[in-house]
Amino acid sequence: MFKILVINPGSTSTKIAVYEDENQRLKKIIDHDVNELKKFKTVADQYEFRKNMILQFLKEEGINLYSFSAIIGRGGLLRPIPSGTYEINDQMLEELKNAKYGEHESNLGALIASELAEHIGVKAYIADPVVVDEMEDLARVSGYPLFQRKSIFHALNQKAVARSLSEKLGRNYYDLNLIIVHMGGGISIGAHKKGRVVDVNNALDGDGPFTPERSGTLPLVGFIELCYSGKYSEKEIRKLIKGNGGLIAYLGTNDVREVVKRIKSGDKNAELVYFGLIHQIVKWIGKMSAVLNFDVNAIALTGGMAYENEFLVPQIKEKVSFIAPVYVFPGGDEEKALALGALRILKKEESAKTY
Ligand SMILES: Nc1ncnc2c1ncn2[C@@H]1O[C@H](COP(=O)(O)OP(=O)(O)O)[C@@H](O)[C@H]1O
Ligand SMILES: CCCC(=O)OP(=O)(O)O
Repeated sequence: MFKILVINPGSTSTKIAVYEDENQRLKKIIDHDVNELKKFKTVADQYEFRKNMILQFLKEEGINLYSFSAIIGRGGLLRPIPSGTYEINDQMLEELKNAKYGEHESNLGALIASELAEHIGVKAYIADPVVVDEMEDLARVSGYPLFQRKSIFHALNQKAVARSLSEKLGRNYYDLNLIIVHMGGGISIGAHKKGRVVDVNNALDGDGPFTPERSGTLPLVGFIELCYSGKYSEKEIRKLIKGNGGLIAYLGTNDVREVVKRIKSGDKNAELVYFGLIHQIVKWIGKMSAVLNFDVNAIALTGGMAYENEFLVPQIKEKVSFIAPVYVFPGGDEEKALALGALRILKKEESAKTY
Protein backbone atom coordinates (compact mmCIF):
# COMPACT_ATOMS: atom_id res chain seq x y z
CA MET A 1 0.00 0.00 0.00
CA PHE A 2 1.30 3.47 -0.93
CA LYS A 3 0.51 6.45 1.28
CA ILE A 4 0.48 9.83 -0.43
CA LEU A 5 0.37 13.36 0.95
CA VAL A 6 -1.39 15.86 -1.34
CA ILE A 7 -0.74 19.59 -0.98
CA ASN A 8 -2.95 22.00 -2.92
CA PRO A 9 -2.41 25.71 -2.29
CA GLY A 10 -4.96 27.97 -4.02
CA SER A 11 -5.49 31.73 -3.94
CA THR A 12 -8.27 31.54 -1.35
CA SER A 13 -7.56 28.19 0.34
CA THR A 14 -5.08 25.46 1.19
CA LYS A 15 -6.34 21.93 0.60
CA ILE A 16 -4.58 18.93 2.13
CA ALA A 17 -5.40 15.26 1.57
CA VAL A 18 -4.04 11.88 2.60
CA TYR A 19 -4.48 8.94 0.24
CA GLU A 20 -3.79 5.23 0.74
CA ASP A 21 -3.51 3.92 -2.81
CA GLU A 22 -6.61 5.31 -4.58
CA ASN A 23 -8.58 5.76 -1.35
CA GLN A 24 -8.91 9.16 0.27
CA ARG A 25 -8.41 8.78 4.03
CA LEU A 26 -8.50 12.44 5.04
CA LYS A 27 -9.07 15.83 3.49
CA LYS A 28 -9.06 19.32 4.92
CA ILE A 29 -9.92 22.62 3.25
CA ILE A 30 -8.53 25.67 5.04
CA ASP A 31 -10.13 28.88 3.72
CA HIS A 32 -8.00 32.03 3.90
CA ASP A 33 -9.67 35.32 4.66
CA VAL A 34 -8.55 38.36 2.59
CA ASN A 35 -7.20 40.05 5.73
CA GLU A 36 -5.25 36.96 6.73
CA LEU A 37 -3.32 37.00 3.42
CA LYS A 38 -2.96 40.80 3.28
CA LYS A 39 0.05 40.78 5.59
CA PHE A 40 2.19 38.85 3.06
CA LYS A 41 3.91 41.02 0.45
CA THR A 42 4.59 38.18 -1.99
CA VAL A 43 3.31 34.66 -2.53
CA ALA A 44 6.75 33.30 -1.54
CA ASP A 45 6.29 35.08 1.83
CA GLN A 46 3.35 32.73 2.51
CA TYR A 47 5.63 29.68 2.43
CA GLU A 48 6.10 29.12 6.19
CA PHE A 49 2.47 30.05 6.94
CA ARG A 50 1.06 27.46 4.52
CA LYS A 51 3.68 24.79 5.37
CA ASN A 52 2.98 25.12 9.10
CA MET A 53 -0.75 24.66 8.46
CA ILE A 54 0.00 21.37 6.73
CA LEU A 55 2.28 20.17 9.53
CA GLN A 56 -0.33 21.25 12.11
CA PHE A 57 -3.01 19.27 10.24
CA LEU A 58 -0.84 16.12 10.26
CA LYS A 59 -0.13 16.62 13.97
CA GLU A 60 -3.81 17.06 14.81
CA GLU A 61 -4.66 13.91 12.87
CA GLY A 62 -1.81 11.98 14.50
CA ILE A 63 -0.16 11.22 11.15
CA ASN A 64 3.58 10.60 11.07
CA LEU A 65 5.23 12.49 8.20
CA TYR A 66 7.63 9.55 7.78
CA SER A 67 4.70 7.26 6.89
CA PHE A 68 4.34 8.75 3.39
CA SER A 69 5.63 6.98 0.26
CA ALA A 70 5.56 10.20 -1.81
CA ILE A 71 4.39 13.80 -1.64
CA ILE A 72 2.68 15.60 -4.50
CA GLY A 73 1.93 19.31 -4.75
CA ARG A 74 -0.18 21.41 -7.10
CA GLY A 75 2.10 22.67 -9.87
CA GLY A 76 2.59 26.36 -10.44
CA LEU A 77 3.88 28.86 -12.98
CA LEU A 78 6.62 27.19 -15.02
CA ARG A 79 7.29 27.35 -18.76
CA PRO A 80 4.43 25.95 -20.91
CA ILE A 81 4.56 22.11 -20.74
CA PRO A 82 2.46 19.08 -21.73
CA SER A 83 0.00 17.47 -19.32
CA GLY A 84 1.43 14.80 -16.98
CA THR A 85 3.15 14.03 -13.67
CA TYR A 86 6.59 15.57 -13.20
CA GLU A 87 9.27 14.79 -10.64
CA ILE A 88 10.22 18.02 -8.89
CA ASN A 89 13.78 19.04 -9.75
CA ASP A 90 16.16 21.87 -8.89
CA GLN A 91 15.43 23.90 -12.02
CA MET A 92 11.72 23.84 -11.21
CA LEU A 93 12.34 24.89 -7.60
CA GLU A 94 14.64 27.70 -8.66
CA GLU A 95 12.10 29.08 -11.15
CA LEU A 96 9.24 28.85 -8.64
CA LYS A 97 11.28 30.47 -5.83
CA ASN A 98 12.18 33.39 -8.07
CA ALA A 99 8.71 33.56 -9.62
CA LYS A 100 10.41 33.48 -13.04
CA TYR A 101 7.09 32.95 -14.81
CA GLY A 102 4.96 34.94 -12.35
CA GLU A 103 3.38 34.75 -8.93
CA HIS A 104 0.54 32.46 -7.94
CA GLU A 105 -0.15 30.46 -4.78
CA SER A 106 0.18 27.18 -6.73
CA ASN A 107 3.94 27.96 -6.88
CA LEU A 108 4.05 26.92 -3.21
CA GLY A 109 2.86 23.37 -3.96
CA ALA A 110 6.14 22.12 -5.37
CA LEU A 111 8.24 24.11 -2.90
CA ILE A 112 6.50 22.69 0.18
CA ALA A 113 6.19 19.14 -1.25
CA SER A 114 9.88 19.13 -2.08
CA GLU A 115 11.05 20.28 1.36
CA LEU A 116 8.87 17.79 3.23
CA ALA A 117 9.76 14.91 0.87
CA GLU A 118 13.47 15.62 1.15
CA HIS A 119 13.16 15.65 4.94
CA ILE A 120 11.70 12.12 4.99
CA GLY A 121 13.70 10.78 2.03
CA VAL A 122 10.94 10.17 -0.56
CA LYS A 123 10.24 11.65 -4.00
CA ALA A 124 8.14 14.73 -4.65
CA TYR A 125 5.98 15.40 -7.71
CA ILE A 126 3.59 17.84 -9.33
CA ALA A 127 0.89 16.98 -11.88
CA ASP A 128 -0.88 19.01 -14.57
CA PRO A 129 0.42 22.41 -13.42
CA VAL A 130 -1.39 25.62 -14.32
CA VAL A 131 0.85 26.07 -17.40
CA VAL A 132 -0.26 22.94 -19.28
CA ASP A 133 -0.44 24.13 -22.88
CA GLU A 134 -2.55 22.46 -25.57
CA MET A 135 -3.75 25.67 -27.21
CA GLU A 136 -4.28 25.93 -30.95
CA ASP A 137 -2.01 28.51 -32.60
CA LEU A 138 -5.12 30.32 -33.80
CA ALA A 139 -6.11 31.00 -30.19
CA ARG A 140 -2.70 32.50 -29.37
CA VAL A 141 -3.21 35.47 -31.69
CA SER A 142 -4.02 38.43 -29.44
CA GLY A 143 -4.67 41.42 -31.68
CA TYR A 144 -1.22 43.00 -31.47
CA PRO A 145 1.99 41.22 -32.50
CA LEU A 146 3.82 42.17 -29.28
CA PHE A 147 1.45 40.02 -27.25
CA GLN A 148 0.48 36.35 -27.38
CA ARG A 149 -2.46 34.80 -25.55
CA LYS A 150 -1.24 32.21 -23.02
CA SER A 151 -2.61 28.98 -21.61
CA ILE A 152 -2.67 29.52 -17.83
CA PHE A 153 -5.58 27.80 -16.16
CA HIS A 154 -6.83 25.15 -13.72
CA ALA A 155 -5.41 22.39 -15.92
CA LEU A 156 -5.42 19.79 -13.13
CA ASN A 157 -9.09 20.10 -12.27
CA GLN A 158 -10.22 20.84 -15.84
CA LYS A 159 -8.61 17.60 -17.08
CA ALA A 160 -9.85 15.56 -14.09
CA VAL A 161 -13.43 16.83 -14.42
CA ALA A 162 -13.39 16.38 -18.21
CA ARG A 163 -12.41 12.72 -17.70
CA SER A 164 -15.06 12.18 -14.97
CA LEU A 165 -17.69 13.81 -17.20
CA SER A 166 -16.73 11.63 -20.17
CA GLU A 167 -17.01 8.56 -17.93
CA LYS A 168 -20.44 9.73 -16.74
CA LEU A 169 -21.52 10.09 -20.39
CA GLY A 170 -20.14 6.60 -21.14
CA ARG A 171 -17.91 8.12 -23.83
CA ASN A 172 -14.21 8.54 -24.52
CA TYR A 173 -12.75 11.99 -23.63
CA TYR A 174 -10.94 11.98 -26.99
CA ASP A 175 -14.28 11.72 -28.88
CA LEU A 176 -16.03 14.61 -27.14
CA ASN A 177 -16.25 18.42 -27.26
CA LEU A 178 -16.63 19.77 -23.73
CA ILE A 179 -16.68 23.15 -22.01
CA ILE A 180 -15.25 23.00 -18.50
CA VAL A 181 -15.94 25.98 -16.23
CA HIS A 182 -13.69 26.11 -13.16
CA MET A 183 -14.83 28.75 -10.68
CA GLY A 184 -12.53 29.20 -7.69
CA GLY A 185 -10.35 32.10 -6.54
CA GLY A 186 -9.56 32.28 -10.26
CA ILE A 187 -11.96 31.32 -13.05
CA SER A 188 -11.00 29.45 -16.21
CA ILE A 189 -13.34 28.41 -19.01
CA GLY A 190 -11.80 25.88 -21.36
CA ALA A 191 -12.82 24.50 -24.75
CA HIS A 192 -11.84 20.80 -24.72
CA LYS A 193 -11.86 19.62 -28.32
CA LYS A 194 -11.49 15.83 -28.52
CA GLY A 195 -9.24 15.68 -25.45
CA ARG A 196 -7.26 18.90 -26.04
CA VAL A 197 -7.79 22.27 -24.38
CA VAL A 198 -7.59 24.25 -27.61
CA ASP A 199 -8.65 27.58 -26.09
CA VAL A 200 -9.03 28.91 -22.55
CA ASN A 201 -8.93 32.31 -20.88
CA ASN A 202 -5.71 33.15 -19.06
CA ALA A 203 -7.08 32.83 -15.52
CA LEU A 204 -4.32 34.89 -13.99
CA ASP A 205 -3.41 37.89 -16.10
CA GLY A 206 -6.56 39.93 -16.71
CA ASP A 207 -8.41 37.74 -19.19
CA GLY A 208 -11.88 36.26 -18.77
CA PRO A 209 -14.67 36.86 -16.26
CA PHE A 210 -13.88 38.65 -13.01
CA THR A 211 -13.52 36.36 -10.00
CA PRO A 212 -13.62 36.44 -6.19
CA GLU A 213 -10.19 38.12 -6.24
CA ARG A 214 -9.33 39.02 -9.88
CA SER A 215 -10.49 41.71 -12.27
CA GLY A 216 -10.66 39.57 -15.42
CA THR A 217 -10.69 41.50 -18.72
CA LEU A 218 -10.92 45.28 -18.12
CA PRO A 219 -11.75 48.14 -20.50
CA LEU A 220 -8.30 48.76 -22.00
CA VAL A 221 -8.27 52.55 -22.50
CA GLY A 222 -9.49 53.23 -18.96
CA PHE A 223 -6.81 50.89 -17.71
CA ILE A 224 -4.04 52.70 -19.64
CA GLU A 225 -5.22 56.02 -18.19
CA LEU A 226 -5.09 54.55 -14.70
CA CYS A 227 -1.54 53.25 -15.29
CA TYR A 228 -0.37 56.75 -16.29
CA SER A 229 -2.38 58.63 -13.65
CA GLY A 230 0.56 58.58 -11.24
CA LYS A 231 -1.82 57.51 -8.48
CA TYR A 232 -0.75 53.86 -8.33
CA SER A 233 2.57 52.00 -8.27
CA GLU A 234 3.10 49.10 -10.70
CA LYS A 235 2.75 46.71 -7.78
CA GLU A 236 -0.61 48.22 -6.79
CA ILE A 237 -1.86 48.00 -10.36
CA ARG A 238 -0.81 44.35 -10.60
CA LYS A 239 -2.63 43.68 -7.31
CA LEU A 240 -5.73 45.31 -8.72
CA ILE A 241 -5.84 42.62 -11.43
CA LYS A 242 -4.87 39.70 -9.21
CA GLY A 243 -5.39 39.63 -5.46
CA ASN A 244 -7.46 42.76 -4.85
CA GLY A 245 -9.75 42.68 -7.90
CA GLY A 246 -13.21 41.24 -8.56
CA LEU A 247 -15.47 40.60 -5.55
CA ILE A 248 -12.80 41.87 -3.16
CA ALA A 249 -12.68 45.24 -4.94
CA TYR A 250 -16.45 45.58 -5.22
CA LEU A 251 -17.56 44.03 -1.94
CA GLY A 252 -14.47 43.57 0.27
CA THR A 253 -14.73 39.79 0.46
CA ASN A 254 -13.49 36.80 -1.56
CA ASP A 255 -16.12 34.55 0.03
CA VAL A 256 -19.07 33.79 -2.23
CA ARG A 257 -21.03 32.42 0.76
CA GLU A 258 -20.81 35.86 2.38
CA VAL A 259 -21.98 37.53 -0.86
CA VAL A 260 -24.99 35.20 -1.08
CA LYS A 261 -25.83 35.99 2.55
CA ARG A 262 -25.76 39.74 1.81
CA ILE A 263 -27.98 39.34 -1.27
CA LYS A 264 -30.51 37.33 0.73
CA SER A 265 -30.59 40.05 3.35
CA GLY A 266 -31.52 42.62 0.66
CA ASP A 267 -28.13 44.11 -0.37
CA LYS A 268 -28.87 45.36 -3.91
CA ASN A 269 -25.26 46.35 -4.64
CA ALA A 270 -24.04 42.83 -3.79
CA GLU A 271 -26.78 41.45 -6.06
CA LEU A 272 -25.76 43.66 -9.01
CA VAL A 273 -22.08 42.73 -8.70
CA TYR A 274 -22.69 39.01 -8.22
CA PHE A 275 -25.22 38.75 -11.03
CA GLY A 276 -22.73 40.71 -13.18
CA LEU A 277 -20.14 38.02 -12.41
CA ILE A 278 -22.59 35.29 -13.44
CA HIS A 279 -23.33 37.29 -16.63
CA GLN A 280 -19.60 37.36 -17.50
CA ILE A 281 -19.22 33.61 -16.90
CA VAL A 282 -22.16 32.94 -19.22
CA LYS A 283 -20.60 35.15 -21.93
CA TRP A 284 -17.33 33.18 -21.78
CA ILE A 285 -19.21 29.88 -22.02
CA GLY A 286 -20.81 31.31 -25.16
CA LYS A 287 -17.37 32.22 -26.55
CA MET A 288 -16.01 28.74 -25.96
CA SER A 289 -19.06 27.15 -27.56
CA ALA A 290 -18.26 29.25 -30.67
CA VAL A 291 -14.67 27.94 -30.56
CA LEU A 292 -16.16 24.43 -30.68
CA ASN A 293 -18.34 25.36 -33.69
CA PHE A 294 -21.41 25.19 -31.41
CA ASP A 295 -20.95 21.42 -31.43
CA VAL A 296 -20.72 20.84 -27.68
CA ASN A 297 -21.49 17.50 -26.02
CA ALA A 298 -21.62 18.78 -22.43
CA ILE A 299 -20.72 21.62 -20.09
CA ALA A 300 -19.31 21.08 -16.57
CA LEU A 301 -19.38 23.58 -13.69
CA THR A 302 -16.74 23.00 -11.04
CA GLY A 303 -14.49 24.69 -8.42
CA GLY A 304 -15.60 26.00 -5.01
CA MET A 305 -18.17 28.39 -6.47
CA ALA A 306 -20.02 25.47 -8.08
CA TYR A 307 -21.36 24.68 -4.58
CA GLU A 308 -23.39 27.91 -4.86
CA ASN A 309 -26.81 26.58 -5.69
CA GLU A 310 -28.93 29.56 -4.73
CA PHE A 311 -28.14 31.84 -7.72
CA LEU A 312 -25.03 30.86 -9.65
CA VAL A 313 -25.66 27.26 -10.72
CA PRO A 314 -29.39 27.77 -11.54
CA GLN A 315 -28.74 31.00 -13.51
CA ILE A 316 -25.89 29.53 -15.54
CA LYS A 317 -27.96 26.40 -16.23
CA GLU A 318 -30.93 28.46 -17.33
CA LYS A 319 -28.83 30.52 -19.75
CA VAL A 320 -26.57 27.89 -21.35
CA SER A 321 -28.50 24.62 -21.24
CA PHE A 322 -29.64 25.18 -24.81
CA ILE A 323 -25.99 24.82 -25.90
CA ALA A 324 -25.48 21.45 -24.17
CA PRO A 325 -26.49 19.63 -20.97
CA VAL A 326 -24.88 21.11 -17.85
CA TYR A 327 -23.31 18.88 -15.18
CA VAL A 328 -22.08 20.11 -11.80
CA PHE A 329 -18.94 18.83 -10.05
CA PRO A 330 -18.87 21.03 -6.94
CA GLY A 331 -15.33 21.72 -5.73
CA GLY A 332 -13.85 19.41 -8.32
CA ASP A 333 -11.27 16.87 -7.39
CA GLU A 334 -7.79 18.24 -7.68
CA GLU A 335 -6.61 16.24 -4.68
CA LYS A 336 -7.72 12.93 -6.19
CA ALA A 337 -6.15 13.84 -9.54
CA LEU A 338 -2.86 14.62 -7.78
CA ALA A 339 -2.93 11.45 -5.66
CA LEU A 340 -3.66 9.25 -8.69
CA GLY A 341 -0.88 11.00 -10.63
CA ALA A 342 1.63 10.08 -7.91
CA LEU A 343 0.19 6.58 -7.52
CA ARG A 344 0.68 5.73 -11.21
CA ILE A 345 4.36 6.57 -10.77
CA LEU A 346 4.73 4.64 -7.49
CA LYS A 347 3.06 1.60 -9.08
CA LYS A 348 5.37 2.00 -12.09
CA GLU A 349 2.37 2.19 -14.43
CA GLU A 350 3.89 5.40 -15.82
CA SER A 351 7.24 7.17 -15.64
CA ALA A 352 7.46 10.63 -14.17
CA LYS A 353 8.21 13.31 -16.75
CA THR A 354 11.35 15.43 -16.42
CA TYR A 355 10.99 19.20 -16.42
N1 LIG B 1 -20.14 25.83 -0.17
C1 LIG B 1 -19.84 26.92 -0.88
N2 LIG B 1 -20.83 27.72 -1.35
C2 LIG B 1 -20.55 28.82 -2.08
N3 LIG B 1 -19.29 29.22 -2.39
C3 LIG B 1 -18.28 28.47 -1.95
C4 LIG B 1 -18.49 27.27 -1.19
N4 LIG B 1 -17.28 26.73 -0.92
C5 LIG B 1 -16.36 27.55 -1.47
N5 LIG B 1 -16.96 28.59 -2.11
C6 LIG B 1 -16.32 29.72 -2.80
O1 LIG B 1 -15.46 29.22 -3.81
C7 LIG B 1 -14.30 30.08 -3.91
C8 LIG B 1 -13.05 29.25 -3.70
O2 LIG B 1 -13.03 28.16 -4.56
P1 LIG B 1 -11.81 27.14 -4.58
O3 LIG B 1 -12.01 26.26 -5.75
O4 LIG B 1 -11.64 26.51 -3.25
O5 LIG B 1 -10.63 28.18 -4.86
P2 LIG B 1 -9.07 28.16 -4.68
O6 LIG B 1 -8.61 26.77 -4.99
O7 LIG B 1 -8.66 29.16 -5.70
O8 LIG B 1 -8.72 28.61 -3.31
C9 LIG B 1 -14.45 31.14 -2.81
O9 LIG B 1 -14.97 32.30 -3.35
C10 LIG B 1 -15.42 30.49 -1.85
O10 LIG B 1 -16.16 31.43 -1.11
C1 LIG C 1 -3.16 30.18 -12.30
C2 LIG C 1 -4.55 29.75 -12.66
C3 LIG C 1 -5.12 28.87 -11.61
C4 LIG C 1 -5.86 29.62 -10.56
O1 LIG C 1 -6.38 30.71 -10.80
O2 LIG C 1 -5.96 29.00 -9.38
P1 LIG C 1 -6.80 29.51 -8.09
O3 LIG C 1 -8.24 29.54 -8.46
O4 LIG C 1 -6.50 28.48 -7.04
O5 LIG C 1 -6.27 30.85 -7.71
